[in-house]
Amino acid sequence: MRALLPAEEFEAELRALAPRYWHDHPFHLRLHDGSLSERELRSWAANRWYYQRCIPQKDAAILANCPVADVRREWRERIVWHDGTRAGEGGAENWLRLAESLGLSREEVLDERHVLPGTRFAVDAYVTFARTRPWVEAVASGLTEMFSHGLMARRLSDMRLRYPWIAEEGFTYFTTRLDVVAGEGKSTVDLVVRNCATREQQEAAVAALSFKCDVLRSILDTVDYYARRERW
Ligand SMILES: O=C(O)c1cc(C(=O)O)c2c(n1)C(=O)C(=O)c1cc(C(=O)O)[nH]c1-2
Repeated sequence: MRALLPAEEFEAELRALAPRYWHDHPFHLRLHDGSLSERELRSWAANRWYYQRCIPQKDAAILANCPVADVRREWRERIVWHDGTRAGEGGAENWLRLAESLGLSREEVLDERHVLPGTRFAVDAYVTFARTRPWVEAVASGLTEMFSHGLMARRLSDMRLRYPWIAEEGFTYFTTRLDVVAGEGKSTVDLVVRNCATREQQEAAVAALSFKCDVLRSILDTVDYYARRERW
């Protein structure tokens, strides 16, 4: 049996996946430089909605598979953040407000008519991963949050600058999310490091994060492909 990697080396392997993140996807670069059309922005928001609305189900799958009460106590906060404590509050609601400020009606976002097959395929794979893999791997797959703070901060400032017609209220999702990821996933990294007891588990955690990078890139691949073909 191969030896367990020391914590710092394991963490370094996870962080080494940063170049696979979706920060430099061509669609994101166009989002940042202001060259997306209103229609492309709407397609992005409607497709991301499917990701946003499935995340609480992904987190509920992690809860269902995790036998450790301390972990569940911490993890359930994620579901509360997205769903809120009552209708009309929470991250999902704020995403809908972003979509509305881009010119989409709530109805056409909620009925998912704009969700592309590739988006559905990628996001469903993420939820299935969390349902079927050991909970530590599923937690590790969410570690893309380590890489998200800088991207989100840049997105917020570039969108305000390049698309000045978007009402400030539309950005509440990002302003509130930035606080959540301010710690750049440190506590989640620590949770994964503490709970991987073998080298095989460590490797599976790295593979899980790699898989998640593929999920995110696949969403943008499909949005970008159809946007360029002007299908919608
Ligand atoms: O806007 C982004 O670039 C971005 C990226 C990610 C991510 O890296 O997975 C998440 C989010 N946003 C996000 O808003 C969010 O709620 C979220 C939850 C998760 C997850 O895997 O549990 N990732 C992300």
